[in-house]
Formats: sequence, structure tokens, C-alpha cells
Amino acid sequence: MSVTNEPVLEVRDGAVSLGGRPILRDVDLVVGQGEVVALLGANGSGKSTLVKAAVGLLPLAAGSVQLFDRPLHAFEDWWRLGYVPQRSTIAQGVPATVREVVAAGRLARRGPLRLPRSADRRAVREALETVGLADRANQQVSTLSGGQQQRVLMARTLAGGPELLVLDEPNAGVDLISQQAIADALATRAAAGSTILVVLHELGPFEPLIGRTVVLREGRVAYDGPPTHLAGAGHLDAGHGEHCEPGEPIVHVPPMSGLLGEER
Ligand SMILES: Nc1ncnc2c1ncn2[C@@H]1O[C@H](COP(=O)(O)OP(=O)(O)OP(=O)(O)O)[C@@H](O)[C@H]1O
Repeated sequence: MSVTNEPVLEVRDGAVSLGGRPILRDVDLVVGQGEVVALLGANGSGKSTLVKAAVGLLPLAAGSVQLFDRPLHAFEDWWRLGYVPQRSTIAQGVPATVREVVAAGRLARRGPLRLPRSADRRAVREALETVGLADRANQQVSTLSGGQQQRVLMARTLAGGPELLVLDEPNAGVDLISQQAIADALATRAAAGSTILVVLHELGPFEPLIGRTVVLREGRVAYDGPPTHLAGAGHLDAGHGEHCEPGEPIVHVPPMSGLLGEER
């Protein structure tokens, strides 16, 4: 995995309000090419809000977002970005096989009016292999477990070959086998040079991949640095919602439990 300083995703002084309430304030988050960053924080700290704002699904009240060095409003290469939202069921929609759902991930690449080519079919097959569901390709998604459906959503995103992957709690409510499969799939993408921003409640099977952790607390960045600093930070105190520079670890951080809240 090669990490460069080339920013792929940049949120600067980001603020988001929802329902008239400030949710994020003064958030700086810069993710460099090839980095694997975990976004952590207690329930309601603003993790989902931040990743949605970062991929253009929520407007900023202040600040700016850049994707691949382009301001969000001028960004057009959406195939370079893969976003997997927080767990959603795919089974409640129209009947579809696993392969059909994953093939939808190629649309941004090939355009909806062109028939799939061999490269599209290969990308779908490889994505299914990466998440360990190649043998389920012809199965209706509605017959899969929740964890397997999450892997299908992941494969759909991988099939598009994005350079930047943004995942919102891919392991929430997912069985351990699927969690490991998702972590392995991300490891494969990371080894191939993809940049990854993943919202997590705990590192779990993702731990070996994570090069940097950013912790949100009440809508602000409370910690930005190596995961190792977090692990031993039980006695330290960062103050309430203290701000820090992207990539720079705060030496004094609050107890792990205080930062991350109750485990689910
Ligand atoms: N559409 C909305 N309107 C008003 N408030 C909202 C809306 N969506 C989220 N919020 C609030 O914004 C805050 C941050 O929510 P968000 O989902 O970003 O947190 P989170 O850190 O991802 O939480 P979790 O770990 O539980 O998913 C919460 O207090 C939530 O209630």
C-alpha cells in the first residue's frame, strides 16, 4: 500500500446543521491518497453526517469540501468515489439476483444505455469473489442474511472500481464471518492503492488495516492520529471537543469509552 500526501478528500472548517441544530462544527478532515482512515465516535457524534457531507449528500452550512482536488460543486467524476451508506436492506426492493445488484455498480462507469462488456462482467465477478459471495451470484438477494446483503452492497460499490471508498458502519448488525469478509475485501482494495474512509464503532477485524483514526465528539474532531495512541489513552484528557490539525495526533485524549461511547 503506498500512501501519498495527495489529498483525495478534504473537508475544511466544515459545519452542518440539521433541523436547525448545529451537528458539525469546524471540522477538518483530510484523507490522502492510499490512506485507510477510521472515523470513530459515540452514537450521535456526527460520523454519518460528516461522511454524507463529504460525498455531497448533505450541504455544508460553512466550510468546503474537495474531492480529488476539485471543489464539490465542480466534481464530476463520480465513478472515482464509492459510497456504502449505513446498513440498508436491499431485499425490500424489486426482486433481483446478487449479480444484478452488483452489476448496478458498473452503471456509473459504462452508462445506463450501453450493454455490459466483458470488462463489466469481469468486474462484477471479481467484486463478488472479493466479498466471498461468488457462489451466490444467481441467488435472490432477499434470501441472504443481513451480513451477506451488506457484502452485496459492498461488492456493488467495488464493482465500479472506485479510487476512494467511503463506508458508513459496514459492520453494524453484521455477523462475524461477514465482518471479516468485508475487512478482507477492504484489505484487498487498500493493497491495490484505494483510499478508504470507514465509519466504525470499534476497529474489530478492521484493525490491521487502519492507518489513522479520527474521533468525533459532539460534532467536532477530538482526536486525529494513529490508532495506537487511542488504545493506550484511557487516562488522558483532551478537554471537551478540542480541535486538532488533520493528521496530527492529540497527545491528550479522553478515555476510549468517553470518546466512543457505549458499544452496541
Ligand atoms: N435529518 C436529521 N434532522 C435532524 N437531526 C438529525 C438528522 N439526522 C441526524 N440528526 C442528528 O444529528 C446528530 C448526528 O447524527 P449522526 O447520524 O451523524 O451521528 P453518528 O455519529 O453517525 O451516530 P450513530 O453512530 O448512532 O450512527 C444526532 O444527534 C442525530 O440525532
